[in-house]
Amino acid sequence: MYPIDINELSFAYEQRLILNNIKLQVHDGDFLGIVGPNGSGKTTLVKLILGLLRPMHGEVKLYDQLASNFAQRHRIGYIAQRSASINLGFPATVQEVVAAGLLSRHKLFGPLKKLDRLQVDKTIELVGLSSYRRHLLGNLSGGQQQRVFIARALVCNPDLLIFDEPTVGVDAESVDRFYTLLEELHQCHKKTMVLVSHDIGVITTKVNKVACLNRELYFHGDCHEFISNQEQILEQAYQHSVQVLSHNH
Ligand SMILES: Nc1ncnc2c1ncn2[C@@H]1O[C@H](COP(=O)(O)OP(=O)(O)OP(=O)(O)O)[C@@H](O)[C@H]1O
Repeated sequence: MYPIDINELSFAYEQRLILNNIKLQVHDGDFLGIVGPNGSGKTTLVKLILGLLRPMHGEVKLYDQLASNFAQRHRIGYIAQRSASINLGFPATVQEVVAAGLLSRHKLFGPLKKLDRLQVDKTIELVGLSSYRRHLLGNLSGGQQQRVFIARALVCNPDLLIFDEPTVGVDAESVDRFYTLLEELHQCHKKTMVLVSHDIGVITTKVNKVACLNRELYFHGDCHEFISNQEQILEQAYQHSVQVLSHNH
């Protein structure tokens, strides 16, 4: 049983084919980076994995259940681009935003039980924001806000975390802290993780598996194999030669 099992998946918006015959398995403990040019279907693939869209052909399974009927939502944590995430004028504290991740599990409102409160505080500590517990979300920096959203996704202790361009709009220093947190979640907390990013130079220093997408899957395999062949893979996938910027992360 795989956390994510995609077979013969095709998807079109109206008549436009966006994903063609994708086959991809994510194993327990993988940290998979999905790369591809603008408009290559990365977010569409994430929406299919989350069961928000239905395949035109083929299937997407999460832990052996069809993604569109997946009943154990608490096992999946999803973190989107920061700018798309929330109305920052909403007067909620860090604690309240993180606790909202538990409410969606319990489907109840009202004061948190003591155990839940402890879990909320423990998760806030994990993302390094203990001293900001009672601060309003809108008063935090972009990088801190993004860590709050990670805590909200983590508070149910999900097995699988999916990040879609999580560092867009986040300042450079926070991006470093953010990637350190991701590595910790993968290595110490043994989460299975999927990270969609434009930034091939950074992603290949963090993940252990890479998928290169542009409507079709041009590569899926170990990161070191991708790095050894990346010029050729990217030339095919991007249909022209691209220069990959290297980073010192
Ligand atoms: N709701 C929609 N209706 C019609 N077309 C859409 C819709 N959402 C996305 N598209 C189109 O589908 C294609 C793939 O979009 P998608 O957002 O999946 O790509 P992406 O690889 O995530 O892009 P980016 O890296 O720019 O975020 C794009 O051409 C986009 O314009």
